[in-house]
Amino acid sequence: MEEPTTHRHILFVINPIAGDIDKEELEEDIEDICLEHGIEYEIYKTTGDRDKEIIKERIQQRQYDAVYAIGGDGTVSIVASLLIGSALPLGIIPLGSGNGLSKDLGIPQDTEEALRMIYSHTIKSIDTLEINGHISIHLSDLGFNALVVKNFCEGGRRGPGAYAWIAMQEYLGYEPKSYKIETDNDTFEGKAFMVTIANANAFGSNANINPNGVINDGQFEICLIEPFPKAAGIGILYKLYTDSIDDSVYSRRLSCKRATIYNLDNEVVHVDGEPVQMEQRIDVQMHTQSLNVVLPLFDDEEE
Ligand SMILES: Nc1ncnc2c1ncn2[C@@H]1O[C@H](COP(=O)(O)OP(=O)(O)OP(=O)(O)O)[C@@H](O)[C@H]1O
Repeated sequence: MEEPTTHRHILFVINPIAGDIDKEELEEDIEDICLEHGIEYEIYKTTGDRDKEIIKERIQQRQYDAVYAIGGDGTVSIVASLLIGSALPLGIIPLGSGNGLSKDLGIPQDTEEALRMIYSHTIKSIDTLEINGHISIHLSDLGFNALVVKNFCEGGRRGPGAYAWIAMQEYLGYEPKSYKIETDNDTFEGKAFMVTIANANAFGSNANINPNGVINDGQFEICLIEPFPKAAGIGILYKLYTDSIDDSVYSRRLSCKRATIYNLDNEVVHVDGEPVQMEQRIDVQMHTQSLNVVLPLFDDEEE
Protein backbone atom coordinates (compact mmCIF):
# COMPACT_ATOMS: atom_id res chain seq x y z
CA MET A 1 0.00 0.00 0.00
CA GLU A 2 1.22 3.46 -0.90
CA GLU A 3 2.30 6.00 1.71
CA PRO A 4 -0.30 8.47 2.99
CA THR A 5 0.15 11.93 1.45
CA THR A 6 -0.89 15.41 2.46
CA HIS A 7 -2.38 17.98 0.11
CA ARG A 8 -1.72 21.64 0.91
CA HIS A 9 -3.71 23.30 -1.87
CA ILE A 10 -6.95 21.82 -3.18
CA LEU A 11 -9.55 22.80 -5.78
CA PHE A 12 -13.06 21.58 -5.00
CA VAL A 13 -15.38 21.40 -8.02
CA ILE A 14 -18.94 21.31 -6.72
CA ASN A 15 -21.99 20.61 -8.85
CA PRO A 16 -24.71 22.51 -6.94
CA ILE A 17 -27.57 20.55 -8.53
CA ALA A 18 -26.14 17.01 -8.38
CA GLY A 19 -28.26 14.50 -6.53
CA ASP A 20 -30.81 17.22 -5.66
CA ILE A 21 -28.89 17.84 -2.42
CA ASP A 22 -28.30 21.26 -0.81
CA LYS A 23 -24.51 21.79 -0.61
CA GLU A 24 -24.35 24.78 1.76
CA GLU A 25 -23.54 22.69 4.81
CA LEU A 26 -21.00 20.75 2.77
CA GLU A 27 -19.14 23.96 1.93
CA GLU A 28 -19.00 24.79 5.64
CA ASP A 29 -17.64 21.32 6.38
CA ILE A 30 -14.95 21.76 3.72
CA GLU A 31 -13.99 25.12 5.18
CA ASP A 32 -13.78 23.70 8.71
CA ILE A 33 -11.64 20.73 7.63
CA CYS A 34 -9.28 22.88 5.55
CA LEU A 35 -8.87 25.45 8.33
CA GLU A 36 -8.20 22.76 10.90
CA HIS A 37 -5.58 21.05 8.73
CA GLY A 38 -3.93 24.19 7.33
CA ILE A 39 -5.04 23.45 3.77
CA GLU A 40 -5.44 26.27 1.27
CA TYR A 41 -8.49 25.69 -0.93
CA GLU A 42 -10.72 27.10 -3.62
CA ILE A 43 -14.24 26.17 -4.63
CA TYR A 44 -15.54 26.23 -8.18
CA LYS A 45 -19.30 25.73 -8.56
CA THR A 46 -20.33 24.31 -11.90
CA THR A 47 -22.96 26.13 -13.96
CA GLY A 48 -23.50 23.56 -16.70
CA ASP A 49 -21.89 25.99 -19.19
CA ARG A 50 -18.18 25.89 -20.18
CA ASP A 51 -17.28 24.20 -16.89
CA LYS A 52 -14.56 22.06 -18.41
CA GLU A 53 -12.75 25.02 -20.02
CA ILE A 54 -12.96 27.10 -16.85
CA ILE A 55 -11.68 24.30 -14.60
CA LYS A 56 -8.89 23.60 -17.09
CA GLU A 57 -7.75 27.25 -16.94
CA ARG A 58 -7.80 27.19 -13.13
CA ILE A 59 -5.71 24.04 -13.03
CA GLN A 60 -3.19 25.55 -15.46
CA GLN A 61 -2.94 28.81 -13.51
CA ARG A 62 -2.60 27.43 -9.97
CA GLN A 63 -0.43 24.84 -8.31
CA TYR A 64 -3.01 22.47 -6.84
CA ASP A 65 -2.07 19.25 -5.07
CA ALA A 66 -5.47 17.64 -5.77
CA VAL A 67 -8.78 18.42 -7.48
CA TYR A 68 -11.98 17.06 -5.94
CA ALA A 69 -15.15 16.41 -7.94
CA ILE A 70 -18.19 16.81 -5.71
CA GLY A 71 -21.30 15.64 -7.52
CA GLY A 72 -22.42 12.78 -9.71
CA ASP A 73 -20.72 10.75 -12.41
CA GLY A 74 -20.99 13.65 -14.88
CA THR A 75 -18.97 15.95 -12.64
CA VAL A 76 -16.42 13.21 -11.97
CA SER A 77 -16.05 12.68 -15.72
CA ILE A 78 -15.38 16.35 -16.44
CA VAL A 79 -12.71 16.67 -13.75
CA ALA A 80 -11.13 13.28 -14.51
CA SER A 81 -10.79 14.08 -18.20
CA LEU A 82 -8.62 17.08 -17.25
CA LEU A 83 -6.36 15.08 -14.94
CA ILE A 84 -5.65 11.96 -17.02
CA GLY A 85 -1.99 11.76 -17.93
CA SER A 86 -0.96 14.21 -15.20
CA ALA A 87 0.25 13.50 -11.67
CA LEU A 88 -2.51 15.65 -10.13
CA PRO A 89 -4.88 13.34 -8.24
CA LEU A 90 -8.68 13.23 -8.50
CA GLY A 91 -10.67 13.19 -5.29
CA ILE A 92 -14.34 12.17 -5.40
CA ILE A 93 -17.01 13.12 -2.90
CA PRO A 94 -19.98 11.18 -4.31
CA LEU A 95 -23.23 13.12 -4.40
CA GLY A 96 -25.01 11.90 -7.54
CA SER A 97 -27.65 9.26 -8.05
CA GLY A 98 -25.39 6.45 -9.30
CA ASN A 99 -21.81 7.16 -8.12
CA GLY A 100 -20.64 3.97 -9.82
CA LEU A 101 -16.92 4.74 -10.05
CA SER A 102 -16.67 5.88 -6.44
CA LYS A 103 -18.34 2.66 -5.26
CA ASP A 104 -15.93 0.51 -7.29
CA LEU A 105 -13.02 2.45 -5.80
CA GLY A 106 -14.24 1.86 -2.24
CA ILE A 107 -14.86 5.56 -1.58
CA PRO A 108 -17.33 6.01 1.30
CA GLN A 109 -20.83 6.94 0.12
CA ASP A 110 -21.43 8.77 3.38
CA THR A 111 -20.42 12.40 2.79
CA GLU A 112 -18.94 13.01 6.23
CA GLU A 113 -16.76 9.92 5.91
CA ALA A 114 -15.76 10.76 2.34
CA LEU A 115 -14.67 14.26 3.44
CA ARG A 116 -12.07 12.69 5.73
CA MET A 117 -10.08 11.87 2.60
CA ILE A 118 -9.15 15.56 2.41
CA TYR A 119 -6.67 15.06 5.25
CA SER A 120 -6.26 11.29 5.44
CA HIS A 121 -5.78 9.40 2.23
CA THR A 122 -3.66 7.32 -0.06
CA ILE A 123 -3.17 7.70 -3.82
CA LYS A 124 -3.67 4.96 -6.39
CA SER A 125 -3.01 5.02 -10.14
CA ILE A 126 -5.85 3.56 -12.18
CA ASP A 127 -6.32 2.68 -15.85
CA THR A 128 -8.53 4.73 -18.15
CA LEU A 129 -10.00 3.95 -21.56
CA GLU A 130 -10.45 6.02 -24.66
CA ILE A 131 -13.45 5.05 -26.78
CA ASN A 132 -13.42 6.86 -30.15
CA GLY A 133 -11.89 9.85 -28.38
CA HIS A 134 -14.24 9.76 -25.35
CA ILE A 135 -12.71 9.10 -21.94
CA SER A 136 -14.20 6.13 -20.07
CA ILE A 137 -13.06 5.34 -16.57
CA HIS A 138 -15.92 3.20 -15.41
CA LEU A 139 -18.38 1.28 -17.65
CA SER A 140 -19.61 1.99 -21.16
CA ASP A 141 -22.28 0.06 -23.01
CA LEU A 142 -23.84 -0.79 -26.32
CA GLY A 143 -27.26 -2.45 -26.39
CA PHE A 144 -30.07 -2.83 -23.89
CA ASN A 145 -28.59 -0.93 -20.95
CA ALA A 146 -27.39 1.90 -23.21
CA LEU A 147 -30.93 2.27 -24.52
CA VAL A 148 -32.31 2.42 -20.97
CA VAL A 149 -29.65 5.01 -19.99
CA LYS A 150 -30.53 7.12 -23.05
CA ASN A 151 -34.27 7.06 -22.26
CA PHE A 152 -33.51 7.79 -18.61
CA CYS A 153 -31.35 10.82 -19.51
CA GLU A 154 -34.01 12.13 -21.90
CA GLY A 155 -36.85 11.60 -19.41
CA GLY A 156 -37.77 14.05 -16.68
CA ARG A 157 -37.60 11.63 -13.73
CA ARG A 158 -34.40 10.74 -11.81
CA GLY A 159 -33.51 8.03 -9.33
CA PRO A 160 -33.35 4.23 -9.35
CA GLY A 161 -37.15 3.86 -9.54
CA ALA A 162 -37.30 5.74 -12.85
CA TYR A 163 -34.43 3.67 -14.24
CA ALA A 164 -36.10 0.37 -13.25
CA TRP A 165 -39.41 1.50 -14.76
CA ILE A 166 -37.78 2.31 -18.13
CA ALA A 167 -35.85 -0.98 -18.07
CA MET A 168 -39.06 -2.95 -17.53
CA GLN A 169 -40.83 -1.13 -20.35
CA GLU A 170 -37.99 -1.76 -22.83
CA TYR A 171 -37.20 -5.33 -21.77
CA LEU A 172 -40.10 -7.28 -23.28
CA GLY A 173 -39.75 -5.80 -26.75
CA TYR A 174 -35.93 -5.63 -26.93
CA GLU A 175 -34.22 -7.68 -29.66
CA PRO A 176 -30.46 -8.43 -29.40
CA LYS A 177 -28.31 -6.55 -31.93
CA SER A 178 -25.40 -7.66 -34.15
CA TYR A 179 -21.78 -6.93 -33.27
CA LYS A 180 -18.37 -7.89 -34.53
CA ILE A 181 -15.55 -7.56 -32.03
CA GLU A 182 -11.82 -7.90 -32.58
CA THR A 183 -9.43 -7.63 -29.64
CA ASP A 184 -5.68 -8.11 -29.39
CA ASN A 185 -6.30 -11.78 -28.50
CA ASP A 186 -9.88 -12.80 -29.39
CA THR A 187 -12.82 -12.26 -31.73
CA PHE A 188 -16.61 -12.40 -31.51
CA GLU A 189 -19.24 -12.12 -34.18
CA GLY A 190 -22.95 -12.46 -33.48
CA LYS A 191 -25.87 -11.02 -31.60
CA ALA A 192 -25.81 -9.74 -28.05
CA PHE A 193 -28.35 -8.32 -25.62
CA MET A 194 -25.71 -5.93 -24.32
CA VAL A 195 -22.00 -5.31 -24.74
CA THR A 196 -20.23 -3.59 -21.84
CA ILE A 197 -16.76 -2.10 -22.16
CA ALA A 198 -15.62 -2.48 -18.57
CA ASN A 199 -12.67 -0.75 -16.96
CA ALA A 200 -14.30 -1.29 -13.56
CA ASN A 201 -16.94 -3.62 -12.06
CA ALA A 202 -20.46 -2.56 -11.12
CA PHE A 203 -22.98 -0.02 -12.34
CA GLY A 204 -24.20 2.64 -9.93
CA SER A 205 -27.27 0.43 -9.39
CA ASN A 206 -24.85 -2.19 -7.94
CA ALA A 207 -25.46 -4.63 -10.84
CA ASN A 208 -22.01 -6.18 -11.16
CA ILE A 209 -21.27 -6.84 -14.83
CA ASN A 210 -17.53 -7.47 -14.35
CA PRO A 211 -17.00 -8.97 -10.88
CA ASN A 212 -13.36 -9.97 -11.48
CA GLY A 213 -12.23 -6.80 -13.25
CA VAL A 214 -9.22 -5.00 -11.78
CA ILE A 215 -9.04 -1.26 -12.39
CA ASN A 216 -5.25 -0.96 -12.58
CA ASP A 217 -4.13 -4.17 -14.31
CA GLY A 218 -3.60 -2.71 -17.82
CA GLN A 219 -6.51 -4.79 -19.15
CA PHE A 220 -10.20 -4.15 -19.68
CA GLU A 221 -13.06 -6.53 -20.32
CA ILE A 222 -15.71 -6.64 -22.98
CA CYS A 223 -18.63 -8.27 -21.19
CA LEU A 224 -21.31 -9.76 -23.42
CA ILE A 225 -24.76 -10.87 -22.43
CA GLU A 226 -25.66 -13.17 -25.30
CA PRO A 227 -29.25 -13.71 -26.51
CA PHE A 228 -31.37 -15.56 -23.93
CA PRO A 229 -34.99 -16.65 -23.60
CA LYS A 230 -37.06 -13.92 -21.88
CA ALA A 231 -37.78 -16.32 -19.01
CA ALA A 232 -34.05 -16.44 -18.19
CA GLY A 233 -34.01 -12.68 -17.53
CA ILE A 234 -34.74 -12.99 -13.80
CA GLY A 235 -31.87 -15.47 -13.35
CA ILE A 236 -29.45 -13.13 -15.14
CA LEU A 237 -30.63 -10.21 -13.02
CA TYR A 238 -30.10 -12.30 -9.87
CA LYS A 239 -26.55 -13.16 -10.97
CA LEU A 240 -25.81 -9.49 -11.70
CA TYR A 241 -26.83 -8.54 -8.18
CA THR A 242 -24.96 -11.41 -6.50
CA ASP A 243 -21.59 -10.85 -8.22
CA SER A 244 -21.95 -14.15 -10.10
CA ILE A 245 -22.70 -13.14 -13.70
CA ASP A 246 -19.58 -15.01 -14.84
CA ASP A 247 -21.42 -18.25 -13.95
CA SER A 248 -24.22 -17.55 -16.43
CA VAL A 249 -24.24 -19.55 -19.66
CA TYR A 250 -25.33 -16.33 -21.40
CA SER A 251 -22.31 -14.34 -20.23
CA ARG A 252 -19.07 -14.10 -22.21
CA ARG A 253 -15.99 -12.06 -21.43
CA LEU A 254 -13.12 -10.91 -23.62
CA SER A 255 -10.16 -9.61 -21.59
CA CYS A 256 -7.90 -7.38 -23.65
CA LYS A 257 -5.64 -4.35 -24.00
CA ARG A 258 -7.32 -2.92 -27.10
CA ALA A 259 -10.41 -3.68 -29.15
CA THR A 260 -12.45 -2.68 -32.16
CA ILE A 261 -16.20 -3.13 -31.97
CA TYR A 262 -18.31 -2.95 -35.14
CA ASN A 263 -21.74 -1.77 -34.03
CA LEU A 264 -23.44 -3.35 -37.04
CA ASP A 265 -27.02 -2.31 -36.16
CA ASN A 266 -25.93 1.19 -35.03
CA GLU A 267 -27.25 0.49 -31.54
CA VAL A 268 -27.26 3.23 -28.88
CA VAL A 269 -23.98 3.78 -26.95
CA HIS A 270 -23.29 5.36 -23.58
CA VAL A 271 -19.91 6.26 -22.12
CA ASP A 272 -19.78 6.31 -18.32
CA GLY A 273 -23.51 7.00 -18.13
CA GLU A 274 -23.69 9.70 -20.82
CA PRO A 275 -25.37 8.74 -24.14
CA VAL A 276 -23.08 9.54 -27.09
CA GLN A 277 -23.30 9.34 -30.88
CA MET A 278 -20.59 7.14 -32.38
CA GLU A 279 -19.41 5.83 -35.73
CA GLN A 280 -20.23 2.19 -36.52
CA ARG A 281 -16.55 1.38 -35.88
CA ILE A 282 -15.64 1.85 -32.24
CA ASP A 283 -11.98 1.71 -31.21
CA VAL A 284 -11.11 1.16 -27.56
CA GLN A 285 -7.63 2.04 -26.30
CA MET A 286 -6.20 1.44 -22.86
CA HIS A 287 -4.19 4.09 -20.98
CA THR A 288 -2.55 2.07 -18.26
CA GLN A 289 -2.41 3.68 -14.79
CA SER A 290 -3.04 7.10 -16.29
CA LEU A 291 -5.15 8.65 -13.52
CA ASN A 292 -4.22 9.16 -9.88
CA VAL A 293 -7.17 8.93 -7.50
CA VAL A 294 -7.47 9.85 -3.84
CA LEU A 295 -8.67 6.92 -1.74
CA PRO A 296 -9.47 6.56 1.95
CA LEU A 297 -7.03 4.94 4.32
CA PHE A 298 -8.22 1.79 6.00
CA ASP A 299 -8.59 2.16 9.78
CA ASP A 300 -5.35 0.30 10.54
CA GLU A 301 -3.41 2.60 8.21
CA GLU A 302 -4.43 5.80 9.96
CA GLU A 303 -2.20 7.36 12.54
N1 LIG B 1 -25.40 24.82 -11.88
C1 LIG B 1 -25.89 23.93 -12.74
N2 LIG B 1 -27.16 24.06 -13.20
C2 LIG B 1 -27.69 23.15 -14.06
N3 LIG B 1 -27.02 22.07 -14.52
C3 LIG B 1 -25.75 21.89 -14.08
C4 LIG B 1 -25.13 22.80 -13.18
N4 LIG B 1 -23.88 22.36 -12.93
C5 LIG B 1 -23.72 21.22 -13.66
N5 LIG B 1 -24.85 20.94 -14.35
C6 LIG B 1 -25.08 19.74 -15.18
O1 LIG B 1 -25.12 18.61 -14.31
C7 LIG B 1 -24.80 17.44 -15.07
C8 LIG B 1 -23.87 16.52 -14.30
O2 LIG B 1 -24.51 16.13 -13.15
P1 LIG B 1 -23.87 15.00 -12.25
O3 LIG B 1 -23.69 13.76 -13.05
O4 LIG B 1 -22.71 15.52 -11.54
O5 LIG B 1 -25.01 14.78 -11.18
P2 LIG B 1 -26.32 13.87 -11.24
O6 LIG B 1 -26.85 13.91 -12.64
O7 LIG B 1 -27.21 14.29 -10.13
O8 LIG B 1 -25.72 12.48 -10.87
P3 LIG B 1 -25.71 11.10 -11.67
O9 LIG B 1 -24.93 11.35 -12.93
O10 LIG B 1 -25.02 10.17 -10.73
O11 LIG B 1 -27.14 10.79 -11.91
C9 LIG B 1 -24.15 17.91 -16.35
O12 LIG B 1 -25.07 17.68 -17.40
C10 LIG B 1 -23.96 19.42 -16.13
O13 LIG B 1 -24.07 20.13 -17.34
